[in-house]
Amino acid sequence: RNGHLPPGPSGFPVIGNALQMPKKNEWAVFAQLAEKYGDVMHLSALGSSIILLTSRQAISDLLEKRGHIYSDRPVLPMASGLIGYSRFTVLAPYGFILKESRKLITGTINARNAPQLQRVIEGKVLHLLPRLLASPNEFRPHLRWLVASIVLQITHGRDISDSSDPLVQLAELVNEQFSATATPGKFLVDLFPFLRHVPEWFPGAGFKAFAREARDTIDRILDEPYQEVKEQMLLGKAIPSFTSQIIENNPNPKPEDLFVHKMASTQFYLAGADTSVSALETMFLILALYPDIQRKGQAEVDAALGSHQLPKFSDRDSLPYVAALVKEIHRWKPVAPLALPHLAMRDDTYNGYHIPKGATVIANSWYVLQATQDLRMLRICSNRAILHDPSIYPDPFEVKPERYLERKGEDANPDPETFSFGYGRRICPGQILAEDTIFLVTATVLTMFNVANAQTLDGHVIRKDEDIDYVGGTITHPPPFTCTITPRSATAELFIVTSLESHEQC
Ligand code: HEM
Repeated sequence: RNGHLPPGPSGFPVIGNALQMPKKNEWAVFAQLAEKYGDVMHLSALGSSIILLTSRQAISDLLEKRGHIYSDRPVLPMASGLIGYSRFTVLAPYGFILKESRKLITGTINARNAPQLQRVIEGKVLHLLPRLLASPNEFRPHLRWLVASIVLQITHGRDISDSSDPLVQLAELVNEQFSATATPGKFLVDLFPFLRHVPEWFPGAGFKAFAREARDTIDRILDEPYQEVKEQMLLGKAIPSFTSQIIENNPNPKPEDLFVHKMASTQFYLAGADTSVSALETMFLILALYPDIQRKGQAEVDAALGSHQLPKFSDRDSLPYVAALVKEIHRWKPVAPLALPHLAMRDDTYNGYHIPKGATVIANSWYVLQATQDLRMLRICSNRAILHDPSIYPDPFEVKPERYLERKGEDANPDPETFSFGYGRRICPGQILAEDTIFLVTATVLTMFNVANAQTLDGHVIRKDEDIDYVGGTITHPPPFTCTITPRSATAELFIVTSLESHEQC
């Protein structure tokens, strides 16, 4: 091989660094390690190499410029193998399923189709308003409903009245089972893959029963919604959708194509729902914690729209502050701080270091979004990096939409959406849909509501200067919190009620 492995903390024989892997705030712990070992770091776990990338340069050089090498996904014994999630785009190896499903998804989510998708978003956001008005404490379930109803309208032409819809329930079950498998250390078979050969009745082999149940759920989500659309089409009642379009274009697909068609149509929800909800929760948290930002956003929508109007996508150019706030949502608390792991498909050499074939390659997006290019400037105190580099994101722990409006120089405050949606050939194919949804919800909430008083469920008032530990593994969420959401005026309240009525009459 050419060169040495990149530097990294020394581990134990055989198990390597497996026991040193952080269980929470991995992105901050990895950033701390990078201060010592540099922006290309090596860890190992049970004989497998893990390469951690902690700078814009290294991420771009490897995951983007050398995408032909770094576009595979690691195989997780439980998730990919026993359950079969590797048949879904997100975990698919670099090959047929990945390419075909991405082609189908980006055939729908693209700039040309944006106006059509935006009409769906505008219609659904209108229905969010009375829900927030009637039961503001339920804002988190309302956000779940909103995202589900946008996505399933697009993919299956399905009008979701509430989250008890059987398809939403089924998709949520898939997501729940998937998250359980993504929890490090939850299943021993991930550490000792030979356990996959143990029979289900064997004591301690409960993971096998879990895998069987998860496989059944996958079979159901692949089949049931697809068949329903097909039946609706036969009855002439189908609402045009991603799935109906695929069926129309391919009435007699080959089995391998049929699988990809069914899978791609579920992938929007499975990859897009929890992620979009997380970003929207962060939006509410920011509005509650930063009244001055809320006021500036409200002043902008009021000036652009006048009273008695709801924002539309056609207003985007006149709402630069709101657009900048959306960027801060992605930067301040990225939904996927470590993106998703990529895998090196062959041996490579970078900056004199050897990167072995089969190494899992992790990009620390959190670090890039929070930090400076100069690793020596990173100081971590209790999981909180205190950084200061005026050329990148000054005051990185502060929410400051202005940073994008007052950009000085190419390198200052780069668009965080370049990092928060992942990299290279695995970059998120749902980005346009996600960004549009978050933009319109943010602008609409600013137009109609005041948000304040964020509290954890045990009544602790959240302050903007405290560490807010996000929860979850790959996809993170703010800790469950409440906030007050009240109409900005009696006129706004009346407007919400009447605008929905008049929309429904149209
Ligand atoms: C705020 C919302 C979202 C965020 C922050 C987000 C972020 C990400 C990230 C970081 C990745 C991993 C990229 C990589 O491996 O480098 C990803 C992958 C993916 N996302 Fe999103 N996403 C969001 C919404 C959506 C939506 C609405 C869809 C709907 C189609 C979607 C579909 C996917 C799919 C299918 C993949 C797997 C791509 C692959 O493995 O090639 N995402 N997303």
